[in-house]
Amino acid sequence: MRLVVPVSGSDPKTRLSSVFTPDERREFTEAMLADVLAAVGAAGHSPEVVATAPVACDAPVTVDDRGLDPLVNGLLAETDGELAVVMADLPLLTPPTVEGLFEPDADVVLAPGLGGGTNAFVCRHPGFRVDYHGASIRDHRRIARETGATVAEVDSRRLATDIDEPGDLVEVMLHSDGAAADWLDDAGCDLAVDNGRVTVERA
Ligand SMILES: Nc1nc2c(ncn2[C@@H]2O[C@H](COP(=O)(O)OP(=O)(O)OP(=O)(O)O)[C@@H](O)[C@H]2O)c(=O)[nH]1
Ligand SMILES: C[C@H](OP(=O)(O)O)C(=O)O
Repeated sequence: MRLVVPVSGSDPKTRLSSVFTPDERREFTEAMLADVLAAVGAAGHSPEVVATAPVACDAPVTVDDRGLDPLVNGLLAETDGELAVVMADLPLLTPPTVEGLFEPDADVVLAPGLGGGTNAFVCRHPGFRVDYHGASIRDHRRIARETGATVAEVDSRRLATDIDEPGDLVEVMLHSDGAAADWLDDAGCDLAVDNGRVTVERA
């Protein structure tokens, strides 16, 4: 079984530009990646990182500047047997959450992200291909069914919580104590309540 974590290394997390500088977005990306690799490793897997630019992490890194679709479709085409792809922006992951991704006995196991994305998948069928962005979970269900694959979905809040926008930072501070949470703490971020809603404010 092969498990790949794709990472946008050069200008990541642009949707966090209103709160973090470009260097901070790279640092925060590496912190989230560390949390993902720790969970995946503790679940017994040996992850490979494929990044658009060099990233510092505790796993082998291949630099590959292809966009997400050509990259992952290339991996699907070249990998014999099972391939798992787990995104790098899932700092709430825990080892049992990762194990849950491998439990369903289906050709394609999809982990939906909040807002319509696909945060992880396991593929055990030679015909499956990806089409990320937009409501990709819907596209991936359709593509998997069209190839004749059996499909299962993982119902996990931790797998579903990808950190894309400033409002998502609350989830890291509330539900994680890993590298990303530490990084936010060091950056002066703190929880606040605004109009009854929990938010993250920066000192
Ligand atoms: N290797 C590789 N990884 C990518 C690429 N685009 C996105 N990723 C990774 O795929 C996952 C989901 O992508 P996004 O949520 O769009 O992350 P992002 O591109 O850093 O963020 P935005 O700039 O805000 O869209 C994250 O782990 C990214 O690091 C790419 O072109 N190549
Ligand atoms: C790559 C993309 O990520 P999102 O923009 O949903 O975070 C997707 O999962 O289709």
